[in-house]
Amino acid sequence: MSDTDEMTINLLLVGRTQSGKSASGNSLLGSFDFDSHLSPSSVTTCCRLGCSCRISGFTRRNGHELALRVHVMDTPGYPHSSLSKEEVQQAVRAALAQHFGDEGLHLALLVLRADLPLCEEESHTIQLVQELLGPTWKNFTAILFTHADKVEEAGLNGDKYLHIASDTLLNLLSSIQQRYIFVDNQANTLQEERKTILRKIMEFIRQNSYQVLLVK
Ligand SMILES: Nc1nc2c(ncn2[C@@H]2O[C@H](COP(=O)(O)OP(=O)(O)OP(=O)(O)O)[C@@H](O)[C@H]2O)c(=O)[nH]1
Repeated sequence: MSDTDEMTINLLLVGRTQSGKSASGNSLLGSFDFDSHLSPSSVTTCCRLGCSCRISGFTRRNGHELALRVHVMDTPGYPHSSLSKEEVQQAVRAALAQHFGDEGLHLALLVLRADLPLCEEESHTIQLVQELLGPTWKNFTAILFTHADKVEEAGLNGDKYLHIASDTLLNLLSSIQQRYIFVDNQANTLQEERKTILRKIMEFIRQNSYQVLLVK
């Protein structure tokens, strides 16, 4: 956080291939910076940083109104269709050091498809997050459930969805203090919806006392 009337938050997207990381990045930034499309193999092969415009009057701190700037790092999925775990890990570490090395990371968003059950693949992704972020990973991780439109089509809302969720998912949510957000990246995301998602993210960051993680 700087002394100016602006705050920048640094976010990292991680998730298995085709979970909707790039689409979520675009929703968060209100742009089409990241290449996002359906594919039988991994689309994203290297890390990319996207930066939002200044969002005025977004939040307040110490009685002052602050504008917000969002930095989002998109990453290759893991498990990936052509990169090994070491290659993905190395690429993400290097990108974190390059782009968030001085300011640190506010929050990693573990991107999970809400329309699919958790399986072996996600356990590998979670392992990767733990290894990347280190022992305090639980304080710096939130889940971004994509495909919220499919959940709605199935007649469920967030509460009903979690009521029938697996113990594995409930335990994961409990370990990260119930930090989760449902997003529908297919919707022509209205500015207001985008702000609702960003407000939730800001709340998670505030609850963590605006701490940042310096990834070595
Ligand atoms: N219905 C629906 N489709 C989505 C949503 N989010 C992403 N998708 C679709 O899922 C597919 C994969 O999305 P991407 O954003 O490319 O996913 P990714 O995780 O970046 O993919 P890789 O780079 O291959 O790892 C695309 O066809 C998206 O349009 C969502 O919330 N709802």
